[in-house]
This record gives sequence, C-alpha cells and structure tokens, in this order.
Amino acid sequence: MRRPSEWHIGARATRRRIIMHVGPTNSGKTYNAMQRLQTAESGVYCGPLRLLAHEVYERFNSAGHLCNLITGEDRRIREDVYVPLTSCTVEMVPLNQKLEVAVVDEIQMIADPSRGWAWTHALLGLQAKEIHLCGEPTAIDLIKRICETLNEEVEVNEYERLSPLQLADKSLNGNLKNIRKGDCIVTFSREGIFGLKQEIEMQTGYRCAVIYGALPPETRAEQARLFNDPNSGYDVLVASDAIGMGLNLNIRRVIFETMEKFDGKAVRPLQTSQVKQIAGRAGRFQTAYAVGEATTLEKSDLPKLHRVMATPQDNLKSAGLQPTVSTIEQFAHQLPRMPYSQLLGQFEDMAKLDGRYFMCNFKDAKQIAERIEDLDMLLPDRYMFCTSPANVRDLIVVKNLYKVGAPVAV
Ligand SMILES: Nc1ncnc2c1ncn2[C@@H]1O[C@H](COP(=O)(O)OP(=O)(O)OP(=O)(O)O)[C@@H](O)[C@H]1O
Repeated sequence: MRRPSEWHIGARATRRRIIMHVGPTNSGKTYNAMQRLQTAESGVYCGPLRLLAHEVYERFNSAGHLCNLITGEDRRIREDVYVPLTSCTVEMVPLNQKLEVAVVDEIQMIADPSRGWAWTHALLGLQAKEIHLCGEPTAIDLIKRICETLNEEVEVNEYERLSPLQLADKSLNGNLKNIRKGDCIVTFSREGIFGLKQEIEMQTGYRCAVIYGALPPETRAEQARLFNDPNSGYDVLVASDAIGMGLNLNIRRVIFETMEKFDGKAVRPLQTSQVKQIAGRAGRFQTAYAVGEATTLEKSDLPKLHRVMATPQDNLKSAGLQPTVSTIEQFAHQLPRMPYSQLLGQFEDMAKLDGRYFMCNFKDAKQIAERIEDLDMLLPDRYMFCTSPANVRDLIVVKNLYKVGAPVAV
C-alpha cells in the first residue's frame, strides 16, 4: 500500500494532462469540463451519485452525443453502434479503456472516509490523455502532491460564482406557512421527506415535488421536471442532501430544515462543505431566479448557518485508498484459512501508507463479508461483492446481496 503510484501500469504508460476546475458552487466548473468531454472521440464522466450519472447520460443522448451508462444498479450499453462516451458513478470507472478525455466530478470527495478510494483509483488509474477534475479549491494541494509522485503537472483553472447567493437575515420562524413558490426545503431522512411534504401541502396549499437519493432516476427526473416547470402546479421542492451535488434545479431559496444529521452513529452538525454545497443550489445560473437565498426553518439554526457559511474550509490532507483485488489476494495467500471479514480487519491493522493517503474504512465491506461468509466464493468474486456500493443499513439490500451471491458461489 506504500506506492499506489505504481499500481496502474496502463495509466503510467499514458501521457496524461491533469486539469483542475475549481471554485464555489454554481461557477461553471463542470459546464466547462463537460463542453470539452462532449467533443471527445472517446471519454467518460465519473460522477458522485447515480442521479448525476443518469442526468449526464440523458443530457448527452438527447443532445445527440451518444453515451452509455454504468452505475452499480444500471448498465445501458449500446452494442449496435460505436458509442464514444460513458457516464458512470465513480466506483464504476472503466480503468481498462484508453480514452481521450475523462471528467471526474466532485474531486474533493477523494478525502471521503468511506468512498474516497474510488476518486483516488480514478485519478491514479484513468488511461485518458486529458483528465478534468472538478470540485472545491481545497483539493488543489492534495492533487498536486499525489501527481508529483506520478511525475505529472497539474493545471488549475479557477472560477467565480456566476450568480449571487445571499444569506437571509430571517428564518421561517419554525412556521411552514412561510414557505413560498421556488423554495426547496432540505431534510435528512427519507421518512422526514414525506412527512414534510404532507405538512407543507396541508398548511400552504402548494404542491411539493420530492427528490432523494434512493429514488429511481426516471422518477427523480420527472420530479425535477415538475419542479422546474413554472406551470406544473408543483411549486415547492422537498429534498434530501442528494440535491447537494451538481444537480441544477430552479430553486429560489434553500431552507435547511435542520443543521444536523444522523451519520449512522450519532447526530452531528452538518459539515461545512456539505452546507455550502446544498445552499449553493439556490439561484443557479440561467434559471428563473437570478439571485439565490439560503435560510433555515428554525430561528435557532440561522446563526449556525451564517457561521458555517463564513467558515473557510481547510485544505484536504489525504486521499482515501482501498487495496486492489491483487493486493488482497497476495495478503490472503499468507493467511489461507482466515474468514474474509477478519482478513479485511487484519489488513486494515497492518497496512502501511504514504502520508498522502489514508485507508478507507472497511466497515461496510466487513458487514457484507460477514453476511456472505458461508458462500464458497472465489476471492475476486468475494472482493467484488464486498466493495459493491450497497447500502448496508438497508437490511433488504443486505439480504438480497446474499441471494445474488449464492449462484456465484463455486
Ligand atoms: N458558459 C456557460 N454558458 C451557459 N451556461 C452555463 C455556463 N457556465 C455554466 N452554465 C450553467 O450554469 C449552471 C452551473 O454550472 P455548473 O454546474 O458547471 O457549476 P459548478 O461550478 O460545477 O457547480 P456545482 O459545484 O454547484 O455543481 C449550470 O446550469 C450550467 O449549465
């Protein structure tokens, strides 16, 4: 694990240009990178959410730029014709293909404790002549430090926000009746979304569209269309933090229902980056609202919002890493009878890393490994199952993983 720069021979044999597009939300970073991608003879878009991968896939195809789709749940690959472009979630990035252009969105996610490894893999392993990295300026220093180990220069394009974002000096005073047309209220639990939708519809007479991560992409696109269409009768959006990354919606004002979120262990204050991303959805360039606004539902939360929005963000320190299947195979060779979940634990304890990297947590992988332990699988298959982006907090998903795994067992 000490020299990830040596892991991807194909990428090391490719002369790559690394171009960063950095700036605040709604500054046109992704737009500029995507303009380049759509003219490429071959290319890939790697997004942080399947919703975004799907949006890009739809947008390219409807503009006549043929594009395939690869996400954990969905593969739409045309075999009848040459398709130059692929839109995928970053975990599904095709590292075995030689490409002209790759766009890796939300590059600051490289420091995410669980998913960061996927951005690191894409950065280290893409065999593309041009790699466009879009995201927050906090990533510049880390990307440069990693690229030094690859003998690659980094070009940096900095952007300014295209339309103003104002912080309100009043909250909604806890009263949903203060909701207006064009508002998007952001909440952090799926149950909360439907309760809130019902409450708002009852108290205000506005109809609400809803968007959250687990929604099927077609339904999400339909909900976004309803909200964006001023004549649809759906004037308010109730959304989870899934709207925080990249999506372009006609939002006048973002309202934080709360400034805290349950992170799987405890209720914690929202992270600075997350708050800025979500607030930044208001007043998107070339939408119906030239100026965006952000506020909170509760009066007591408003000073927190102001404080967080004024907090400068620290530069990222290190990038997530996860062992490749061959690294795990070599390790397993030394400990032949050890159950896979324990093997992952041992690996986590023993791995030595260069200071530019940290080991992504194996929490989810270990949980899947325990669930499918009694299936007699080849190690690469087990590795694939355990690294799949399955929501392990959903018991039905975990149960189904076992069912899907059973026919793969030898
Ligand atoms: N030069 C341009 N011409 C037309 N539209 C543009 C241009 N630049 C950006 N836009 C539009 O402005 C909106 C915001 O741009 P974009 O999504 O690229 O911002 P971003 O900086 O990547 O934002 P975020 O980080 O919030 O996702 C999009 O709807 C995009 O299509």
